[in-house]
Amino acid sequence: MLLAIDAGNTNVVFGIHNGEKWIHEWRMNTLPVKRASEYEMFLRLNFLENNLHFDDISRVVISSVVPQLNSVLEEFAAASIKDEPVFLGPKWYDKLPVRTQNPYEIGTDLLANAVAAKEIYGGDTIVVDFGTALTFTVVDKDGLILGVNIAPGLKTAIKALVGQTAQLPEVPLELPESVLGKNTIHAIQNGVLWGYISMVEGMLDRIQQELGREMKVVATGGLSSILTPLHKRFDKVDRHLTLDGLRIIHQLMKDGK
Ligand SMILES: Nc1ncnc2c1ncn2[C@@H]1O[C@H](COP(=O)(O)OP(=O)(O)O)[C@@H](O)[C@H]1O
Ligand SMILES: CC(C)(COP(=O)(O)O)[C@@H](O)C(=O)NCCC(=O)O
Ligand SMILES: [K+]
Repeated sequence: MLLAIDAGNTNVVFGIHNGEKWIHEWRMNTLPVKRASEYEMFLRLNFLENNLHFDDISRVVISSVVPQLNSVLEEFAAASIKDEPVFLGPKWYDKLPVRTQNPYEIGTDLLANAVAAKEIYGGDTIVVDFGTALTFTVVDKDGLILGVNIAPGLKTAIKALVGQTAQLPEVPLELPESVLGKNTIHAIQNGVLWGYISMVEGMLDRIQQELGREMKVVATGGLSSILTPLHKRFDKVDRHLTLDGLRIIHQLMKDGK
């Protein structure tokens, strides 16, 4: 079985793949930064509950976009799992089925998204990842990453708004019926949620206009299901896209391709 770890700015996701499908997905808050033993404890408990053993894990792949976690995750993997992990970083990039113009900048989660977009969806795809950041990763049919866009994620935008104002409250991520806000909560929900719907629609149009062709659109990330009016613009909402990218990368690395 494969353990894939996707460390994002909000969640560290642990996925277990049995060769056919993802059989478990567990999330732990990224912050406060944990010790290696806390990751081990967390996984041990989840393994125990599901009748799994660390010995069942024969392969490990890790992506982290939070540098403070890197050494801790490495330490955890070395102590708990037999296999030498593939820790995604520039040294692996020339073996990947995607090419990036800026290997030392692009987040490894975006790279994993691009690999999954190329290998699962055949490229010519825009991946929209609704995480801490809202990102658009554009990959063509040959695996060239044509560009990336990064905006504040939905919750990040609301937090910034609430944090910088005296009177605005945190609001649930629910879309009001009318786009005309009649109270403060609806006003914020409309401004952020309908605003983000328009941003995503506009970005998708603009990207495709500049490319002069239609692209497939695949959504992923923790908040990919919130903006339901966007779903008609998505060919797929694929919650496992980043994990699948990591799984494919591990397979390619170990096959020596
Ligand atoms: N399974 C889930 N259901 C609902 N919301 C989720 C789920 N997973 C994550 N979220 C929310 O989505 C947001 C982004 O999460 P995630 O995509 O894991 O971010 P990151 O990759 O930046 O760590 C978080 O604020 C989190 O609260
Ligand atoms: C853009 C990101 C913050 C997204 O992180 P996430 O929302 O998944 O936590 C991350 O991929 C990152 O830090 N990237 C480095 C800059 C770049 O991708 O160009
Ligand atoms: K992510």
